[in-house]
Amino acid sequence: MPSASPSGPEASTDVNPEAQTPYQKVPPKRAIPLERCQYLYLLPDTPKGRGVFASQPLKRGTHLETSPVLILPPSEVTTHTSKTLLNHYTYNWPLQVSPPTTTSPDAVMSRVAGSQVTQAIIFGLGSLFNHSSNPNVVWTRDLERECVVYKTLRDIAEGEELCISYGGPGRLTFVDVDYDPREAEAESWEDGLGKLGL
Ligand SMILES: C[S@@+](CC[C@H](N)C(=O)[O-])C[C@H]1O[C@@H](n2cnc3c(N)ncnc32)[C@H](O)[C@@H]1O
Repeated sequence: MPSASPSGPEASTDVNPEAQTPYQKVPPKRAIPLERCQYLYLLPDTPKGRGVFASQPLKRGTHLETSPVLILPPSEVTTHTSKTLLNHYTYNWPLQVSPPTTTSPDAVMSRVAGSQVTQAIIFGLGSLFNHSSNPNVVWTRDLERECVVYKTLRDIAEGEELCISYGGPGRLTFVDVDYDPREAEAESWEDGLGKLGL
């Protein structure tokens, strides 16, 4: 009886190496490496809900994750996602508008729209990093490749929770369980990779 499993012996004889697409042989130049640190684990029941932790010490600048994003049209944010739980998971994302080719009033409006912000859904681990006013992970938007990159901001101890900054206290939609006003520099750690040389 033929095996129903694609990994069964019958299935493997069907694989013709010559029939592989170029994508299966060598990643094309435009391929985005999906870095994901294997020394991470998820806890389901922290005071912040689920959280991401280090299972071994990590060096400053460790590339933890590259999360692809889904950029939402502003109209969908207004009419749909802003009214759902998903709103607690999306990131601000600058709207990319083509540069104007004329100086007509419409073109001026395009330039204004270019500085507007919409929301993006972050796929992968990125959506599970909790907030801290003293974050140990820095994140940055890769606007061109539509990803968010996460790196450690300092050396991390085994068992430490990995947290990013969602912004200052005024931007939070929940009560920060470990808010410490002495450490509240949160705003400055958003998109700080270049600044930190990471
Ligand atoms: C992007 S999610 C992070 C993952 C979330 N803990 C989960 O279980 O899905 C953001 C939500 O996590 C919780 N959260 C994150 N950081 C927190 C903090 N410092 N204090 C309290 N709750 C926090 C809040 O409920 C917030 O809306």
